[in-house]
Amino acid sequence: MPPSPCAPEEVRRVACVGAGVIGGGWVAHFLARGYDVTAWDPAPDAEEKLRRLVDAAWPALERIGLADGASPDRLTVAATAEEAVADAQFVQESAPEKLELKRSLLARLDAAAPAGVVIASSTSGYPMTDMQTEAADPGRLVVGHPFNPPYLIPLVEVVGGKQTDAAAVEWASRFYKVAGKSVITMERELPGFIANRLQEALWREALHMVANGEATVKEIDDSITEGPGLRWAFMGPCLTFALAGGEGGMGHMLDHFGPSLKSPWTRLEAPELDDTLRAAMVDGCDEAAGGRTIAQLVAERDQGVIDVLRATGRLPRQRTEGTDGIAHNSSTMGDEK
Ligand SMILES: NC(=O)C1=CN([C@@H]2O[C@H](COP(=O)(O)OP(=O)(O)OC[C@H]3O[C@@H](n4cnc5c(N)ncnc54)[C@H](O)[C@@H]3O)[C@@H](O)[C@H]2O)C=CC1
Ligand SMILES: C[N+](C)(C)CC(=O)CC(=O)[O-]
Repeated sequence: MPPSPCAPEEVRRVACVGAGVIGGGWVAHFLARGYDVTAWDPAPDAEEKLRRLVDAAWPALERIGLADGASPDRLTVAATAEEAVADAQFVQESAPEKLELKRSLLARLDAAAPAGVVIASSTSGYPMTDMQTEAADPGRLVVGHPFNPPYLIPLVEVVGGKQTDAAAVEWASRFYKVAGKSVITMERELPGFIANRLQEALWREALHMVANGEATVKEIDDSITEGPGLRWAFMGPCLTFALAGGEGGMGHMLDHFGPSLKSPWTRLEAPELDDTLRAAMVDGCDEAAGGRTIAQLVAERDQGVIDVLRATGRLPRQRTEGTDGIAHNSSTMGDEK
C-alpha cells in the first residue's frame, strides 16, 4: 500500500458507498463533523431516502453540537461508485452483508479510489481476510464496524485482515478518533469482533427463551432496560460484576458465583473457569478500575444509573414548583437524595 496521501487530521472529503441504515447514518455523522461527503447507492430511490435520513438525524446532531461549517448541503450524491470515490480521502463501505458482494465491491472501490486512501467496511462480522481476496491493493482495506445509529453511538471497532498493512489500521483508528468516534483497535480478527460477539451471546439466549416459551419478548427487553442495561450504559459487564463481589471484588465474585456458570441457565457452553481465566478476569478488572476503589466505583455506578434514569425520562430533569409551593416530580421512582 502506498502511504496515505494525507494525515487523518487533513481529511476533508469522505465517500460513503451504500447508503441504507448504516451508510446513511455514516453520511449524517461525517456531515455533522464538517466533512464534504459524496455518497453512492444503486437503489433507484436512494438519494431521496438518504436526504430524508440526514434531515431526520440533523436536529439530534444540532443538539449534540455540529462542527464549524457542518451542513447537509455538503452532501453530493454520485452516479457511480467510481465517481463517489474518485476524489475521496477516506472511503466507508456500507453495502449489504453478503460476502461475494463485499468482495467484488471492495475490489471495485480499490480500483477507483486514489492510491493509498484507506477503505473501511462497516461489515458486522465478516473478517477482512475473507473480503479482501479480489482487491489489487488489499493492504489498505480495513473493517470499521459501527453501531446503529453511527451518528450517535460512538464506538467503531477497527481491525485489518491478513493482507492489511498495519499502517492502514493505525491510520483508520486515528481518522475515526479525529472524526469524533470512540475506537477499539483490535490486534487480531475475531468473528463478530468484540461487541457483536457479546450481543450475539445475549441474543442467542433471548431467542432460546422465546422459542421455548420461557420468556416473552417484552420480558426479555424489560429485563435489560430495567436491569443490567442501566449499568452497561456507563460500566461494562466485567467491572459491574466485580462490584457484585463487594469489597472482595472480582476474585470473591468468581469464587462465590463462578460455579453457577455450570448450571443450566445458558444454552452456551461455559469456558473452564481455571486459575488462568480467574487471574485474567481479576487483573483485567483491576486494570479497568485504574486505581479507583470499590467504594469509588460504587458511587460512580450509582450516579451513572441516576443520570441514565433522568436522561431516559424515568426521573424528572428538574423539580417543578406546584401551586402549593412544593416541589413535585412525576416519576414513580422518586428523586435521588
Ligand atoms: N443495521 C445495523 O444495525 C448495522 C449494520 N452494519 C453493517 O452495515 C452494512 C450495511 O447494512 P445496513 O445499512 O443495515 O443495510 P441496508 O439494507 O439498510 O443498506 C444497504 C444499502 O446498500 C445498497 N446496496 C445494494 N447493493 C449495493 C452495492 N453493490 N454497492 C453499494 N451499495 C449497495 C442498498 O441499496 C442499501 O441502500 C452491512 O455490512 C451491515 O452488516 C453494521 C453495524 C450495524
Ligand atoms: C444487528 N447487527 C448485528 C447488524 C448489529 C450490529 O452490527 C451493531 C449494532 O448496531 O448493534
